[in-house]
Amino acid sequence: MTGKTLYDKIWDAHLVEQDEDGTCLIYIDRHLVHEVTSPQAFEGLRMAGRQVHAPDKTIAVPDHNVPTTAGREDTANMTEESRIQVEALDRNAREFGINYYPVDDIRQGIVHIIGPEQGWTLPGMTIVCGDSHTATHGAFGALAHGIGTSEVEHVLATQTLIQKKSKNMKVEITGQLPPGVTAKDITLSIIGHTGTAGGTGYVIEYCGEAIRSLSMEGRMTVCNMAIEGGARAGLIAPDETTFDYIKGRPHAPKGAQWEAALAWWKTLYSDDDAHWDKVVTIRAEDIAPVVTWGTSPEDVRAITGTVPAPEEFRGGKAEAARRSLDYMGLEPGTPLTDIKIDAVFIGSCTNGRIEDLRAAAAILKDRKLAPGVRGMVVPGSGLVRAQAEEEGLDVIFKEAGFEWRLAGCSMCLGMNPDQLAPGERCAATSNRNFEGRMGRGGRTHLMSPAMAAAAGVTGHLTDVRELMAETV
Ligand SMILES: CC(C)[C@H](C(=O)O)[C@@H](O)C(=O)O
Ligand code: SF4
Repeated sequence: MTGKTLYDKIWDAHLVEQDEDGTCLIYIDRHLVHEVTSPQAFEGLRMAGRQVHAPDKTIAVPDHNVPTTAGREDTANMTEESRIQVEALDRNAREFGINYYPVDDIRQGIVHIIGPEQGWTLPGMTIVCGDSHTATHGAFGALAHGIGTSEVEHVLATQTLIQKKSKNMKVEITGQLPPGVTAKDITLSIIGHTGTAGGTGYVIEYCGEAIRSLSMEGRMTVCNMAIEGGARAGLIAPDETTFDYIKGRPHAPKGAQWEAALAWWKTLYSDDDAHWDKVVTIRAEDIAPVVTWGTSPEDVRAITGTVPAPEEFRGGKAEAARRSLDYMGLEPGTPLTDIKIDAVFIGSCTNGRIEDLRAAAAILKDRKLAPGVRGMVVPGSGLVRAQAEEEGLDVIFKEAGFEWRLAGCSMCLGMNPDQLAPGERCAATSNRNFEGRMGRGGRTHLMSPAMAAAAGVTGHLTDVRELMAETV
């Protein structure tokens, strides 16, 4: 018998029932809920006269629609659509008795940031949320993925989910990252390499020395974008880094329960003789600081490169590149570092954690935003914000000319007042550069927090290594 992958192990531990055609029922350990994809699900329960099956395993927070400025507790300041969603979540959370972090709670933040922060996210769990970036939680060795609103209702009602098993894919990053290269560069480079469909049908396990060397924050950044590579979920086997991060968090196990959990968590790795349906290997030394030039997360290039020409691509991709370049207002052959920016956005569930803010602040210390460039730093949670203030990072950002905001999804997705104006070009630490995502006509270049900070200082896309050299 061949061994099992980490994915196989978690799957088997949660399998309730399996049909002959491979349709399975799996048990769900944690259900995260936000205001956008849950109102109809709760309404469905209400109409059927049902309760939430496991309110203690259900965690709700408003994040997408909430403004990131003071006074946001007053929903009268929101657009009609946002107000309806935020008020519905508030009512549903209280009525159904689930765990809830309202907007005036310091623990409020982006759902994928507060799950790990509060210790809800633990190794070996199955975690779902009506949100594609649920993959983030895979950084803890949890099987975590997005679900649709009808599935949200199913999980609320039964704490189970109907699923078919995915295939196993291994993405190994060997060796050590060069200076100036971060987790964001890893995850963007993987998508640049495999394409947005490369992971379709698979659960990816990220492994190798470069992944092992990452902090939990970095691992979350990597797993966050598994979905952008087409995968069902991304996973990293838990280790001492994981256990250290979890220990003492509000909802982490304690005492004897901690010991028992730890014993199980230590079995959560892929066996040496496990079967992989697909393997991708990338050398960390070959990864450079990267940026995206187009409107798909696979449009990735090293910052030392140039804007590509559509002719470099084959088939439908050439046409897609032409359209991308047109939308982005870019000419083939332009050095990427010649691209001028208007705005910088530091935040999102990809890069809104304390380490991300530290990395950006390290570049911004004693420097200022280039004239005419606006910048916004949006911590991923109220607690990240408080920690950053304790470390004085807010002062660095403000002195550099950035706005220091309250926690939420903010500009990552234009569902709240934080948006780009038409034609405005932004260096962003988020995960999607789709047309109009940050505001109609807005142009997004994805990159790491350090790279976004560097672009803010010079006013154009910049190789952060040049500013790092100046600092030392
Ligand atoms: C609004 C929500 C359903 C959506 C998602 O599923 O990812 C959002 O979080 C996003 O990042 O586009
Ligand atoms: S920060 Fe962006 S990617 Fe993450 S959940 Fe919010 S909208 Fe989605």
